[in-house]
Amino acid sequence: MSLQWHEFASKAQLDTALANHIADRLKAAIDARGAASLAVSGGRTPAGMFAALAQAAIDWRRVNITLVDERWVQPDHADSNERSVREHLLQGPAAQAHFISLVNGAATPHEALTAIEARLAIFPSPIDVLILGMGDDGHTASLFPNAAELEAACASEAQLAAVTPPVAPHQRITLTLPTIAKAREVIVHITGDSKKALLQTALGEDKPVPLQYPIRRVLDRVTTGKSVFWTA
Ligand SMILES: O=C(O)[C@H](O)[C@@H](O)[C@H](O)[C@H](O)COP(=O)(O)O
Repeated sequence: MSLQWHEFASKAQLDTALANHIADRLKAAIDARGAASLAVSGGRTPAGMFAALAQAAIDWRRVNITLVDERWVQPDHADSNERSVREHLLQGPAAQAHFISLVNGAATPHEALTAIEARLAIFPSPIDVLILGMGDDGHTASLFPNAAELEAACASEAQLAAVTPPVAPHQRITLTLPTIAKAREVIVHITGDSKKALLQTALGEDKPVPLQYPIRRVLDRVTTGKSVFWTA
């Protein structure tokens, strides 16, 4: 299935439109299967969309939420993706959703993989809606270019992998590329002209460089619904 681009005149319009799209998909999943699953990314981009989505009038008690990836910090840390989800998404009506954390008290994500995989065993699969961000180096989730664990995380049939980014802070735990690619719908949520240009470069059909960009490797493997929601 081809990649659909959705462009918006402002961040507010993007956040509202993406929140409404996600809510519609979660409601459809609940209607069809009695439950829905959503995996979201961290970083700075999604906070406004989270706040809009949190107000959606759906049966949040039937919605399961987890993260696509997490920094290996405790949930009260300023860099925690879980903290951002709790502060912006698990509020209002969405506070009734079931959130599965990707962190525990282990010293490293490598040590925690088995325990966190066990938590995800109850998470409805395939994931109904999976939201990806993208970094300025073309990373997505915690699939970072030149990370020692990148190839393993792109090939592993396990749900999770531990990654130490070459330059970004914190060790990471991340959904593996095959797990991401199995989602019923993958949405890339990015803003800014530079990220649009980078994504277009990464998706360039005839360039030898695309495979340097994990975002390209992920989108090449997604055979279900895939789209980009973007504003300048
Ligand atoms: O833990 C993370 O950092 C994210 O999951 C990561 O993949 C993020 O989506 C990109 O780095 C974009 O981050 P910004 O939205 O802050 O640009």
